[in-house]
Amino acid sequence: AANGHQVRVWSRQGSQTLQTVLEDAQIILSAISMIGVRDVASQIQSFSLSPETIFVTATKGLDPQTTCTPSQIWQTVFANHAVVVLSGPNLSKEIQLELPAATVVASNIPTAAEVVQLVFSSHRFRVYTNPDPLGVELGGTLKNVIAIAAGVCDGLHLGTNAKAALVTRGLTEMVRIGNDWGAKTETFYGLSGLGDLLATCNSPLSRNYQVGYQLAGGKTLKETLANLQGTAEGVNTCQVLMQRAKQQNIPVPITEQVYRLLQGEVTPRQALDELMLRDIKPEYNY
Ligand SMILES: NC(=O)C1=CN([C@@H]2O[C@H](COP(=O)(O)OP(=O)(O)OC[C@H]3O[C@@H](n4cnc5c(N)ncnc54)[C@H](OP(=O)(O)O)[C@@H]3O)[C@@H](O)[C@H]2O)C=CC1
Ligand SMILES: O=C(CO)COP(=O)(O)O
Repeated sequence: AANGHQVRVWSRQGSQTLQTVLEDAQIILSAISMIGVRDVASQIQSFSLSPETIFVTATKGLDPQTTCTPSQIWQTVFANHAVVVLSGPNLSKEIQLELPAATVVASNIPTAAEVVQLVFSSHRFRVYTNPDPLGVELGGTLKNVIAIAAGVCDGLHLGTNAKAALVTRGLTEMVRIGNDWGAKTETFYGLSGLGDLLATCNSPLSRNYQVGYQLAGGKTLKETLANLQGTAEGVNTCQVLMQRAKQQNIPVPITEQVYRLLQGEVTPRQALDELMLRDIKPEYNY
């Protein structure tokens, strides 16, 4: 809107129908939480859209049934449309305050990513393009699980060394999973990977971080989620990730401990001990 574009917003709480809001839209940006993506995509499927309409997805989650990413869902439903992933260290409360931020837009159709870059770039929002949509999307999604662990780390007052170790090894885990999925390693070292990891692992504005922090303070998951403003996608992502890591035989020790903590199988302290007492090994298997 700040760039002079006409912007219409839809939510199921609003009075306008989805079809009215999307009429003649050149770009459709979805920031629906993961749980609603498939439903909303299939509603839109029955509307007549221009073949030029570009879909942009900002959702950071994984489909529990299929393990698909949100952009894979949009692309399956709208096979002939360009789909662009928008992801980065973009805590919405800060963006609302017009604090400076950067993000990444990625698509298999580079010209579509460039259109979206132009439309969303402003003096307060710096938008980079990237040719690896899967890596960009997985960066934003996988970091949510590590952000839960970072919240636990801070909630237990484990110190700066512990946090640095956790985030760094968390990134290694994200790269491992991402590579197996087909994403590029370097994408995870960019804004949508390391960038978003740093933002969410260090900010109480992150709902995923809040989940970990409150669990460390002795709250149950149920209590934590009941008090949370908005969605903590990492809770569901963690389950999907564990499933996939087991299937593919990928070692994900931090994700595994977050999973066990969310299931109530371990306390935060037990999860910490499990991580610290693992077999010693080289940092990388070159
Ligand atoms: N908040 C942030 O800083 C950022 C969030 N994201 C990602 O964006 C997504 C949304 O986050 P956020 O806005 O914070 O989450 P919220 O929980 O605040 O909002 C989620 C939105 O999704 C809507 N929704 C959920 N299910 C459905 C459905 N079946 N049909 C229609 N609408 C539905 C909700 O509608 P209703 O209000 O009617 O329930 C609500 O408007 C998440 O994947 C998140 O990871 C990405 C970057 C930054
Ligand atoms: O992804 C985010 C910022 O980039 C928002 O993080 P949370 O979903 O944990 O609040």
